Amino acid sequence: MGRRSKNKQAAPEPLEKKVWPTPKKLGKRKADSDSDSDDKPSTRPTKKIKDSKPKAHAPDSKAVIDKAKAKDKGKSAAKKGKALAKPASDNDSGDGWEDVNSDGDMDKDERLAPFRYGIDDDLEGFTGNLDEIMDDDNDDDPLAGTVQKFDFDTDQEEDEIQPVSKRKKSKQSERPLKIIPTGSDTSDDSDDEGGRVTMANMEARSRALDAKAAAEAELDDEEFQGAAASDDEDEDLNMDEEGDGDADAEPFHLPTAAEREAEKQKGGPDLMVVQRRMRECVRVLGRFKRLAEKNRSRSEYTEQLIADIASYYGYNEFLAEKLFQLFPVAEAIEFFEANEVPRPVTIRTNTLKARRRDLAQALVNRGVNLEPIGKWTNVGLQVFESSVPIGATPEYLAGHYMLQAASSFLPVIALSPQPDERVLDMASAPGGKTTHMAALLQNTGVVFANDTNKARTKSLTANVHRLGCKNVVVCSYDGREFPKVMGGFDRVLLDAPCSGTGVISKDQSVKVNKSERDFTLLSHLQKQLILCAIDSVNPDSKAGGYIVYSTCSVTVDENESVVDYALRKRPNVKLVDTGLSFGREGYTKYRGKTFHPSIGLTRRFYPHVHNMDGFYVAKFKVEKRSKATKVDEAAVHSNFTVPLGEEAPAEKVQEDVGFDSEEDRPYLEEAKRRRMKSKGLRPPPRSKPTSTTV
Ligand SMILES: C[S@@+](CC[C@H](N)C(=O)[O-])C[C@H]1O[C@@H](n2cnc3c(N)ncnc32)[C@H](O)[C@@H]1O
Repeated sequence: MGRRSKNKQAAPEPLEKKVWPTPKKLGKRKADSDSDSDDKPSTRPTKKIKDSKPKAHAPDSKAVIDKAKAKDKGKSAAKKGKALAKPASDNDSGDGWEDVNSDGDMDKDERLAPFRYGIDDDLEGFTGNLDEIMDDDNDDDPLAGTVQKFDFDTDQEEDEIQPVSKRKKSKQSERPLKIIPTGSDTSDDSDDEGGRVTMANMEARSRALDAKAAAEAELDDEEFQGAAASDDEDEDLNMDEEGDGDADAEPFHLPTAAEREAEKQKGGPDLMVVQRRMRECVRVLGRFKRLAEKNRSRSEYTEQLIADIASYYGYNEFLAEKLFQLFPVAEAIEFFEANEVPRPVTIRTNTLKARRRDLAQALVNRGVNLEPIGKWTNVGLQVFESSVPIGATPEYLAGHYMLQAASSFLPVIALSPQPDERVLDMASAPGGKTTHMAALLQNTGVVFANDTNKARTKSLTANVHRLGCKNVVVCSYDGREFPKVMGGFDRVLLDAPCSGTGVISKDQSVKVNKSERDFTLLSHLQKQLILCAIDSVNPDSKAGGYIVYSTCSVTVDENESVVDYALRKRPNVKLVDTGLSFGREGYTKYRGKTFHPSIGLTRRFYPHVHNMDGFYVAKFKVEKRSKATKVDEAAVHSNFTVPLGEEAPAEKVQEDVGFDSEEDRPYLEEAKRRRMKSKGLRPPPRSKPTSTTV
């Protein structure tokens, strides 16, 4: 028995509704995240349908389903008020099916809550270092070879990406979760899940949070514009009277610089001190005028809070600050908390080989506890518990499904490839989205699945074969060369290499291994790739002419900045609606930058809001190019932004996006240096820096 199987999968654990514990309460809690929660769901074994034999592809799913139905007390189905079984001809209408519910007597919260093993064997988020991005020789083929890679016991890819020993242990792991009150706690519970984020309530809940976040973002932006002036303002909408603190506690004193230094000398603060200080800083920042100490500024509280977040959750301070800035104060804590919780395990039905209901039934018969993900996908299943390794079932081996994070469905849904089209997946390994697109094309047309990393194309090829995709051509070019290789695609997906700040729960190493320089380099690479993606599209395509740009990152540098840059550099593209029914609007203003107003059409997804990996999706329509005129370089390179309400500069010339330009030289040199260093070679000295546009 392998490492993970020994730890029997625990009951799904929801993103719990958080409380304001008093210091007393906190003191009583055990320093064990598993023992802190009163409202944690109980562990219950999955009920199996014993009297139906396991089948790879159940021929008479209706009969089996009826048996399941009889066993099922039907609690959750009754709640939903829908028929338990649909006609076989109804191939997953997308409304979720309720016919394969093997644990009807299990509380819905339990079943809908996230799975403990947040494993995505198709880890598409490239969260390694930049050397790997650039290095074709890097032999890290995590999925190649045996199917054991998908076994929870032997998941090499996960181990490679997330070496436990290398992870910086966050203080979070030593203490109970959820000590900070957050926006969601005080938000209206319009869903029926008591405030918990589940796959099922996520859409409704996120809409409510979105409205609130928009209001808060407005205030946040104002704060940035006039931080000093706003010191007296009470800004955080989430803080109410109840949150005014612990009557029986010592008044909170924000440490001075000298006190902080002394604390550092002593080896850092005590865990309880950090917990309380974070809570107090959030509280004070929420009601600054009333609660702040005299002569202390908002930025002092913020600085202390960021330092404490970094040490408490185990981030480097640079990244802690970068992520903190994305949200209003209380919501930022929610985000950091959510990164400590695994996301649900989800699978995508491969419609080339199976129907969702049949697949679900077959897996239920094997002891898998699952349910449709949500209305927005008719191929996704969320796995709550399993007595078998999900990555090694006969159905898996037969290619009936892909282990894939729910967020990874989104860019493909947005791109919406149509039968007979010619599609390019520019950065495709290990092929989660390629195989999804191949299925949407119903094995017609062609998908060119490209990835610069040859080693990773092995796992891509293996997945393409396993899933029975007959319309895929695998190739390995640097995406920035692609327009020179071939063009004329109806649709292009650029699921770009990124920092992985959306998948921290899966890869904790991101917390410490990303520096400012990494974001600069990544953003630059992404900008080059997006232009090449645009240039690979056939603007005359009948139904197509679309590009989807996506990342599993939440930073603005890698998302809105890249999209804004593309809009400026390619006036023949415009953003269109992603067609996704949920997700927060992309930023049109962020920390003093103003992006093109249409960037509001792009979508952001967050772990704490949508209970899925952090993700970003933008969809472009490519029009025909107009006649070349001179490029307004100054405008393009100022800060890649356009003042609100103004159009992007009338830039008509398609700039050469080759990556050997003067602009790119320092980045390429740096990447080469790092690569040589990692191979134990002596890198050449750095050449003098030239001006940068990033
Ligand atoms: C986010 S992952 C792609 C995941 C994939 N779309 C999926 O769904 O399975 C990013 C990929 O970009 C590849 N990559 C990095 N730099 C690239 C480049 N310049 N051109 C093409 N691919 C690149 C990496 O090797 C990595 O496999």
